[in-house]
Amino acid sequence: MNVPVNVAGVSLPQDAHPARELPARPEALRMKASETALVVVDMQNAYATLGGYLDLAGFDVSSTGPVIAAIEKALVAARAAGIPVIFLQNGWDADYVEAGGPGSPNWHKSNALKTMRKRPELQGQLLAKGGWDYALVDPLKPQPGDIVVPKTRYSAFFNSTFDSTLRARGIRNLVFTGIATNVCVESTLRDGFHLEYFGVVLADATHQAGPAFAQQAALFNIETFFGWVSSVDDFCTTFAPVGAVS
Ligand SMILES: C/C(=C/NC(N)=O)C(=O)O
Repeated sequence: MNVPVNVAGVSLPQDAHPARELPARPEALRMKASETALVVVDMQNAYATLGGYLDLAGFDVSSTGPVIAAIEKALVAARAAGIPVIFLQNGWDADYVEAGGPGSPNWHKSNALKTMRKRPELQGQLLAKGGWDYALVDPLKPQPGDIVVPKTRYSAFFNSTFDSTLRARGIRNLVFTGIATNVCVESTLRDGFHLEYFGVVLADATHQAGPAFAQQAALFNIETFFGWVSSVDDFCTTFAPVGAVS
């Protein structure tokens, strides 16, 4: 990207980042750290912890532990490489105004809202801002310099600051981790594709909502039509400081 060196008398940092080649399917992708963000999608208790929304709605979250560990590893590598980290956080105000009423498809399709209608004792608990379910999981708390973008629908590009946050920083490449591969990760990556972002999923740092075939199908779709699929190890190696021994 061509960043102006001087705007209105203010010097802007010149891009000293060399392009790196990230091994990926269907082919390796050249990208610069300065044009790349690590996106952590909805790593909230709702999606990754027993007793959270997905678990209460009947989805299997028993194997999300390795995904959390993989994301922690990617975060260390991204921060060391100067790659901005963006946490997405999904949910609504405590009165669910942002969720939409019966006039919104979200009211009909959200399994969180449906679960609360079926079990009124849960009303106000699932994905409500300020609550435990909405909170990011403890091992993945944002650090100073990280960016948190709240969102109210599956795709982070709708009614949020996500796109302007990326454009203001000259970000062109989105490296995705998080839950769920087949819902919010894929929705956001697809919308990003249409907005000219290059989307890469680190497959071992993602988890599906639903059966294992949902993960495979999402990765197939992404690899074949919308983006690229890589791994945490390849991401860490690609962006390791030059000269570092892995
Ligand atoms: C099913 C679901 C997925 N969310 C996500 N973060 O992928 C939901 O929010 O209902």
